[in-house]
Parts: sequence; C-alpha cells; structure tokens
Amino acid sequence: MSIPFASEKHVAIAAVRRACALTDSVFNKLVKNETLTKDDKSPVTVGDYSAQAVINTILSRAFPHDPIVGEETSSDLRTSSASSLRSRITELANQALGEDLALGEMREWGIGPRQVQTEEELLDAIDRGSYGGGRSGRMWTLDPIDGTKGFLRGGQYAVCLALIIDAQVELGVIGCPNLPVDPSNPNGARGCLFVAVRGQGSQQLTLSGSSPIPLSIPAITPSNLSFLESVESAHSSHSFNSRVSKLLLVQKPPIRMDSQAKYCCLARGEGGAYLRMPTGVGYREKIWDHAPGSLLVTEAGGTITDSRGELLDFGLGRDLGENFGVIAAGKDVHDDVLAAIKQAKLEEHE
Ligand SMILES: Nc1ncnc2c1ncn2[C@@H]1O[C@H](COP(=O)(O)O)[C@@H](O)[C@H]1OP(=O)(O)O
Ligand SMILES: [Mg+2]
Ligand SMILES: [Mg+2]
Ligand SMILES: [Mg+2]
Repeated sequence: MSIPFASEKHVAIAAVRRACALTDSVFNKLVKNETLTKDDKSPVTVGDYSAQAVINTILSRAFPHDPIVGEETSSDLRTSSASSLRSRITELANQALGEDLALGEMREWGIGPRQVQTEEELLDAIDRGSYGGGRSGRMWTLDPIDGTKGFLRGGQYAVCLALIIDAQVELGVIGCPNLPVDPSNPNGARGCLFVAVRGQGSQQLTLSGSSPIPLSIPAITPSNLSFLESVESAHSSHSFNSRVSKLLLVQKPPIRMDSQAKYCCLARGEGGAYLRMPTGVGYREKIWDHAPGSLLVTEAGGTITDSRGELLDFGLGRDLGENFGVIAAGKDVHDDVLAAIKQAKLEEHE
C-alpha cells in the first residue's frame, strides 16, 4: 500500500523549495518600488507575488482539480502603472520554475529548463488562490511570504503551504530561508524546511536537501518557558503575554520572531509555548497563517487551541472566525498556560 499523501508531499516540498530560492534571491536585490501597500496597510513585495505564482503554477499542474486559498491577488498588478512590477514578477517566476529538476521533481509539474510562462499566465496563476475555503472538500492554502515585515527587515519569514481536506489539515510544508539549521548555533548555516503529514510526524530538513530529522517537543516546566511571540506588537499583545509569564513565574525573556517560523521553532523544542493573543482591533486570523504550523506542532506532540481551549476551525472560509487568539505549546504545559491566560483575563477586568 502506498504512503498516504506521498505525492502531495513531494509536490509541496518542490514548490516551497523553489519559492524559497526565489524569495532568498529577491531579498538582496529588492528596490523601493518593488513593494506595494495593500488596502489593509500591510506590505507586499514582488517576492510575495512571484512566490505565489510559482507555487500555484506547480499545484495546478500536479493537481488541476484542487482549489487554492492563497493570500495574494493580482488586481494591484493589472494596472497600467504596474508594468515594471509585472515584468519583474514574470522574470523571477520563470527563473524559479526553470531551475534544473531536483531528485523526485517532474517536468509535468511545469518546472525544469525551458519551461516558460507568459506574464498573463502568471497573473492568472496568482489568482488561482482566490478560493473561499469552507467545510468540505480538498483545498490547498498558501502564504507565499508569511511575515512580509520580517522579510523586509532581513529577519524571519516563511513560505507556507498546507493541504486541507474536510476542514482538517493533512499536510503542512514551511520553508524558512533565514532560520538557523541548528538552534544551538545561531550564526551557523541557515535555510530550513519543515514537513508534517497527519499521522506521520513532523520533520526538519534543510532547504539545500539534507535527510529529514524527526521533531518532538520536549517536556518543560512552566517556569522554564520562554514565550515565542510576534515582533510586531500590532499583531499580538506583548503586554498580555508579559502578564501571563509573571503568573507562571517565567524567568526567561520572550523570543520575538516574525511568521510561522515560531511554530517551526516550537516544534523543534525552542521556547516551549507560542502565544498569539489579539490586540483587540477586530483582526481575524487567516487559515494560511496557521494551517501548516498547527499540524507541525501537533505532529511534534504539542497542542494548539484558542485561548479558551477550543480547537482551531479551518472550515469557516478564508478566516479562522472570531479571534480568541492562538496558543500552541507542549502537551504537558498547555493546560498551565491556558489556566494562566484565564487568570490574566480575570485580572484585566478587575
Ligand atoms: N493586525 C494584524 N493582527 C494580526 N496579524 C496580522 C495583522 N496584520 C497582518 N497580520 C499577519 O500576521 C502575520 C505575521 O505575524 P507575526 O507578526 O507573528 O509574524 C502575517 O500573516 C501577517 O500577514 P503577512 O503574511 O502579510 O505578513
Ligand atoms: Mg501579507
Ligand atoms: Mg501571513
Ligand atoms: Mg504573506
């Protein structure tokens, strides 16, 4: 019998690897007019657009019937003033798609030398990510650059892809081009790839292609935690986390990092807990920001819920619904963290 999701895993790894090579190469050459500001005031770069074009091209060739819930749309690129952005995206995407085939990759996925997509085909590929999501059926969800602010700062960012079937995450692949391969050697080699398949565990590889290392979250006592949290205080509440850490007698400072790299670090034993409490401005979390990371954590033996202890629901559409925060931690400390959050909420209202 074949291993479940083996072909989806190969395709997703190939797509994320190629997109990471692209974003990594783009960073050093990014110029000012290659970044736009979206309606929600968040930044988007030629890197985000071309990575989405590359991954969607590969997914649509390998699995033509699968819908995609992707972050970006091409509407801002179709205006007459965006012609140089369009050319740059076409150049970058074709470069990434046209790289030589690596072991296990297939020309049928639209990749390999002399595979060329037109500008129009690539814009259409971006827009294949416009699916609305929902409770039933099979779909992919993609964040071509998660943590765009981190990417622009030269900090952490992640290329994130997940397969969801009937609202359950079955496969997650996250590429982190700037993440140190060995957490005990922060100045050493960078470029990690994380893969999780439901029921098959979580693994870390390198983007350059090393063999997989299985991941598991080690046991930890609450006072030894060091909370993983966003760099951006507008994305999650730093002050609430600091109250929770006082209640748990946490000694170590938080580890601040952009993107789903936080889930990857948690899965490989760093920090012990990731807290993402809302800042109270009505922001709804998106499924592409949590689907692959959540599977990576649970397959590494951890637990992920909202701040009330409810499971995240990936079947509500493009959003996760009303925002009660996201709490991911090792199994043994997750209850303690939830109890401290409950206490901190009570104190907040006193
Ligand atoms: N107001 C907001 N609150 C929470 N998350 C946000 C908000 N605005 C954007 N984001 C998204 O938060 C995620 C980054 O989280 P973090 O700060 O933990 O790295 C990204 O997905 C970012 O989108 P994007 O994918 O465009 O970067
Ligand atoms: Mg964005
Ligand atoms: Mg994101
Ligand atoms: Mg993004």
